[in-house]
Amino acid sequence: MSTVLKVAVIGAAGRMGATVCQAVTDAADLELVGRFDMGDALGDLGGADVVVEFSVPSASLANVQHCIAQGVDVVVGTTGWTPDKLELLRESLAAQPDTGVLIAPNFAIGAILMMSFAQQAARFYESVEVIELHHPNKVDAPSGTAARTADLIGAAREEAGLGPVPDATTQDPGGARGGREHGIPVHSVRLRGLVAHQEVLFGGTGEMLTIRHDSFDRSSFMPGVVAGVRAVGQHPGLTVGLEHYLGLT
Ligand SMILES: NC(=O)C1=CN([C@@H]2O[C@H](COP(=O)(O)OP(=O)(O)OC[C@H]3O[C@@H](n4cnc5c(N)ncnc54)[C@H](OP(=O)(O)O)[C@@H]3O)[C@@H](O)[C@H]2O)C=CC1
Ligand SMILES: O=C(O)C1=N[C@H](C(=O)O)C[C@H](O)C1
Repeated sequence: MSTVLKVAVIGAAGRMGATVCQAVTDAADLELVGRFDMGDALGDLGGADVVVEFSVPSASLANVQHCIAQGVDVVVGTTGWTPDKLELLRESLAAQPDTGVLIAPNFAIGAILMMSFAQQAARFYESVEVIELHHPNKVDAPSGTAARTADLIGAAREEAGLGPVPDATTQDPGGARGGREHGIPVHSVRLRGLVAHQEVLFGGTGEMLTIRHDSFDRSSFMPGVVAGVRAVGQHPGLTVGLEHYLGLT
């Protein structure tokens, strides 16, 4: 007999939350048992086995901690996870050792591969810059994907003994050179018409490598979200990145 997983969505009225509600409804092995949004009491989470959380960076930690306290596994797409916040989650999970939390900065398979390819390429190039491009309603910059990409590249460069990226800039009063994540320059573009896009530019002597991913529609994230929902129960504790469920690490 096949088991049906009961799923609740937090941030259900948002762009991602509404798309996830539809994806769960469309999956024969999943049942949508709760939709929660801003101002709703989470209570017993509608009796869910798994919660999907796509809200805002300022609210996500408390929402996920509520789920952990109930012993309910959580798949988190919300961005803005600092090392401090992740540590608080680990502490909450220590009291619920059978509960699983997956935080994925990006659920699109191409974006996961882009990050993995960038991590592989990092040690071969002296120069690297990340450009992320998103819809203008996005509240955070840089994107969670760009921050994670820069972290992976930065760590790979350190491991390979590479120094800082070369940059002779001495005057930049308007911040035209962008921000820095893990020492890697990151540029954030917000443009009407876009959904979610990223380029990683690598430069070496006489050559350049560009790795680009485009999400043209939020449906691109749904296979990854649904895969996360199905698998999170088998992965107690905190996992950052869907690649760990996909055999890519
Ligand atoms: N990991 C991935 O693959 C992806 C991640 N994201 C991330 O997901 C998050 C959501 O993105 P998106 O759907 O575009 O944003 P939206 O603003 O469209 O949706 C967020 C929803 O969360 C609601 N909300 C706000 N506060 C709370 C709260 N305390 N509890 C419950 N719900 C709350 C908002 O309500 P209200 O509008 O009333 O404030 C809104 O309905 C972002 O962090 C984004 O970066 C996005 C796409 C893919
Ligand atoms: O807000 C978005 O839209 C997205 N957010 C995530 C991020 O910040 O990386 C994932 C994707 O880029 C879409």
